[in-house]
Amino acid sequence: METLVKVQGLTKQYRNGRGVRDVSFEVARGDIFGLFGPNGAGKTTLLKMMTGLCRADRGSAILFGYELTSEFEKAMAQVGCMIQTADAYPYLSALDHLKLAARLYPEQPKARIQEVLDAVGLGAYRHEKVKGFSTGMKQRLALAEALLSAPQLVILDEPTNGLDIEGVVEFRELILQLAREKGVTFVISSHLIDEMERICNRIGILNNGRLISQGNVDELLNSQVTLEQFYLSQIQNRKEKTAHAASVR
Ligand SMILES: Nc1ncnc2c1ncn2[C@@H]1O[C@H](COP(=O)(O)OP(=O)(O)OP(=O)(O)O)[C@@H](O)[C@H]1O
Repeated sequence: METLVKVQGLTKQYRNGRGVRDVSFEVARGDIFGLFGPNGAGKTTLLKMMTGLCRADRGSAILFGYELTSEFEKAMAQVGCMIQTADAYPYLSALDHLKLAARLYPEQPKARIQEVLDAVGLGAYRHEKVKGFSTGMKQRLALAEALLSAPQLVILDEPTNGLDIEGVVEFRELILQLAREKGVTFVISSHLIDEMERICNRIGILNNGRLISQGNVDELLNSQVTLEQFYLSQIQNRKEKTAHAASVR
């Protein structure tokens, strides 16, 4: 299977000492790769380093065979992302937002805008101003922007944040549909482990800035264990190892 993402030893330490340390993983074409971790685990920092939104202290991200920092445009040519989306312009309509964003992709046909609006379920609301949108509709608009360039790889940071149950279910269906019907590969971060279990085929677990476990969801679990139980057992293991290391020092 073709490797679309190769993250090697990515490290970023903020001045306060927190951040992400020595994270490595790979994502193959067709994967829905979930980066799971509690608040502050380092998910956003990692995704920002993978998309050039912040500079790594060490390590590299290779997308579609191109090293991100030295061949940025080639590496990002087929990537769409939604990372800590800034608030949309309240007085612009959904359509106008996408028209603005579409100026970055002159190679895309005009019809692409309506296509992505329909794909995210905003077709009927295209002329409405964003100030009247719910959180879920704003998330959908951000996803529509990420999809504008018809990317093969889509990177989403906490896409279901702030959504109600229906919104979460609809978003999940949308992602699964894009993966199934358009062959889109996803990297998705979330702190909602049940959601990750439902949607992802592969998962990496971040804790305190480190990737403590990764693999196929099916392989990480056996029939009795949920991903939540697996995560808690991993955390317990780490605590025991740390306590043991401290006691023999
Ligand atoms: N600009 C910054 N300056 C200093 N520390 C930061 C900065 N950004 C993030 N951090 C710290 O780095 C760690 C990782 O943060 P990050 O936002 O990447 O985590 P996260 O897993 O995305 O968290 P959340 O789920 O809460 O969004 C946290 O401890 C956070 O406080």
